[in-house]
Amino acid sequence: MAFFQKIKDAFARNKDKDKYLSGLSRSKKTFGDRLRALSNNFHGIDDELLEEIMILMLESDVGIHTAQKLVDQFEKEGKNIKNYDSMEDYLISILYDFYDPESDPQIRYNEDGPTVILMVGVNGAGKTTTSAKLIEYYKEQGKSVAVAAADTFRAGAIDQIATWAQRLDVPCIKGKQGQDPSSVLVDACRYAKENDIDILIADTAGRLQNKTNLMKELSKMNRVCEKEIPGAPQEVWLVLDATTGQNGISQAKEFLEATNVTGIILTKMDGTAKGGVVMAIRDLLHLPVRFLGLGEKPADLRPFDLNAYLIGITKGLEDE
Ligand SMILES: Nc1nc2c(ncn2[C@@H]2O[C@H](COP(=O)(O)OP(=O)(O)OP(=O)(O)O)[C@@H](O)[C@H]2O)c(=O)[nH]1
Repeated sequence: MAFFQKIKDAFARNKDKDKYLSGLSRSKKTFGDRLRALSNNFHGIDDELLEEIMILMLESDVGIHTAQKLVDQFEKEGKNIKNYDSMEDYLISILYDFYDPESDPQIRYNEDGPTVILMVGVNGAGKTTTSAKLIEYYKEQGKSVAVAAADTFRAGAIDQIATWAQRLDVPCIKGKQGQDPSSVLVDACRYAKENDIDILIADTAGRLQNKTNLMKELSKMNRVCEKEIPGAPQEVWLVLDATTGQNGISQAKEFLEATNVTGIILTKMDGTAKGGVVMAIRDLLHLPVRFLGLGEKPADLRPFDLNAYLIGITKGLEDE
């Protein structure tokens, strides 16, 4: 069976089909539609085609380093491919194998108490909105959720997350602007233990200007969480704005130096043609993409599904 058919069958079971496809439509225009245009003049995998594919990847923000690896792989095994459809199918399989979803660890949930998820990322990446989306996501799953307003640095951040918490009807543990965020976290962890909270989402400050301070602050947050709840934070998710493409990768590297990030959430995927950044994240950061932000509303977050993503950026489900 053709590779695309396989991932399409897997995708058919995804209840978020429409959301994924519409959210990735810009990325599809840059990558999939332009790839398809190559079918008009296809005569095998030659230098001209390799160059076109390289350009497509660069324009989708795969990044030069990762794009080169993918094109090399594609060239190595694809010599005997003589028709366009097989070439397209083969390229999608290369992207799939490169991401290799089976190698992702499962999200760590605490079996014996609250699971603490620390949200990190620069200001404006969509951290607060994503925290709200996660509240909605876990509530939908029947979990009890609370949020810690641990961004005590940015004016307005506490109110912003508190407003979301109120709207989504979950408790928000907050301090005052300028307060040590770790003390807010301690209060939030205690609250979570005492009130049988399943998921505690901690919205932290997004400072990058001073890496030493960031490191200190994040390691303190990690320490106090662990002291209150063994193994916490179970997850540290770095929120990256997909529209920033390769710049997001440099930002991410700084956060990775400062703390033990366990996964990436890519926001604003609906607003960008730079969907290829997923491949760069995998290649350069070696981290799982956990969720995609596909809109501004609390319901617009989806767990990352490689099949859905590849279909979304390449062919969509045109024949349906
Ligand atoms: N289209 C779209 N917009 C998004 C998405 N995620 C966030 N946004 C928007 O991006 C803007 C910034 O989001 P915030 O959540 O305020 O950013 P932030 O990272 O929390 O900022 P700080 O609190 O300063 O760290 C807001 O206008 C959000 O509505 C998304 O997935 N899609």
